[in-house]
Amino acid sequence: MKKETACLQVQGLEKHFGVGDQRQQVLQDISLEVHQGEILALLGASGCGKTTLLNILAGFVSPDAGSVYVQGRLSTVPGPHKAVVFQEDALFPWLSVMENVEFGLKFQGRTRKEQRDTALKMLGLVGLEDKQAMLPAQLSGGMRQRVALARVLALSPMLMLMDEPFAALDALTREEMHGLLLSLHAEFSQTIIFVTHDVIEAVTLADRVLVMGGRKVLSTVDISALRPRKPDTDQFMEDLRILRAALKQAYTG
Ligand SMILES: Nc1ncnc2c1ncn2[C@@H]1O[C@H](COP(=O)(O)OP(=O)(O)OP(=O)(O)O)[C@@H](O)[C@H]1O
Repeated sequence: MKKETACLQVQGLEKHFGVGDQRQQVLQDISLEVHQGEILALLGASGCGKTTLLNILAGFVSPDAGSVYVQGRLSTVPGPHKAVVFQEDALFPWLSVMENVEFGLKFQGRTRKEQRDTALKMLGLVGLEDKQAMLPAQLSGGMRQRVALARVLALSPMLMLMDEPFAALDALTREEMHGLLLSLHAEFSQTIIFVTHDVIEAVTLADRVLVMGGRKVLSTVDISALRPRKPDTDQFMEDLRILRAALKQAYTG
């Protein structure tokens, strides 16, 4: 079997917030390894530190102790190799769809033609070529999240960090976005780490789920259902059952 390369290695992360009596430990001794092309879900009760962990991986928040390595190199600040997709799309409202996708490419020093060609290709992949001249406010929530995906993918990041990326969408649009994300992943094989509260979303998308609770990673569940995954198959139901049991354990301690 081919040895998988680690895209991300995390060693001994610790994080506190607040001072004095208000000081609170949010993450304790978090270590993990994510392989190139792997899709990893972070699941756990509200307030257990998922977003804080994602923000540390992104370089938005500094840990009190521990290290993050991306492809073997210490990674402490944000950069184009690790892109972030938020729950709310965070597009620039005054720029057109096309300009939003081109935006990051300018800072990569790409020529005008390269910016336009790459943005057009990405908008085509997310099915929004015909909306390129529109402003974000003229799009639905699902469309805006597609633009956000196109904008991130245009930068060819090796690591995509997503904080409840589809939570604000209705159930049908969320399902469509799952299909879109998986087809983009089949094309680009990025490493993806996403936060979710939705066990079905975790089983649909992830290769592996980290169940967090009490500041720590409490358990890891490998999702074994074959892709493309169908919710009505025995293996999907079994993965769901195992994950729900691990989550229940995390809630009840
Ligand atoms: N900047 C901050 N300053 C102080 N406390 C913070 C800060 N960010 C997060 N916290 C606290 O850290 C804890 C973990 O928050 P975090 O947002 O990481 O949890 P979460 O698991 O992502 O929660 P949710 O599922 O509700 O989004 C919470 O108690 C939160 O109040």
